[in-house]
Amino acid sequence: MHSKLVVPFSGPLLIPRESGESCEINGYHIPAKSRIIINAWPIARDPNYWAEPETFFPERFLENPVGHKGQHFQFIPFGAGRRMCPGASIGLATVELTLAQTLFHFDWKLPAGQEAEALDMAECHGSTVKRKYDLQLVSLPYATLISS
Ligand code: HEM
Repeated sequence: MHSKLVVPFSGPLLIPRESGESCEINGYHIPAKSRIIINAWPIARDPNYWAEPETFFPERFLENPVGHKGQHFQFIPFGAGRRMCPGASIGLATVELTLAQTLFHFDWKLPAGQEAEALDMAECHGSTVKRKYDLQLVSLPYATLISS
């Protein structure tokens, strides 16, 4: 069975803020009451904070005090401060449960002739970030594997 796996995507931009007072950032004067839009996507890929930021290496979060709860500004997938996502816990639980169930019940393989190393991992940017090219997979229910 061929399946299209819809990988969770995230919004790159946080909810707009208004600057309470004027300030200067990198030589740019920001007047008070400016509308500020934080782009969290490049912050999470800033090589000043992350080693090999484009590499899929989830182990980077092991033994790392940086978390997703808005306390570390180099990683703010749920934003930070008073406008931080109130659905973060249920959002994470939903993603984890779905992924765990999907992996528990199915064995996933690439269609014949495709190599994992050759997958194009390009992203598509808009109001959300997602894969540019859909991931086509062959799913084998474990029940079928056991009975065959
Ligand atoms: C993995 C899933 C989710 C991600 C990555 C996510 C991410 C975000 C981000 C980045 C913001 C902007 C925070 C800021 O500007 O500081 C936000 C706001 C918000 N999120 Fe989520 N979210 C997720 C799931 C959910 C769920 C499940 C709900 C509701 C059940 C939810 C409800 C909201 C609401 C109401 C806001 C606006 C908060 C405000 O304006 O004060 N989110 N979310």
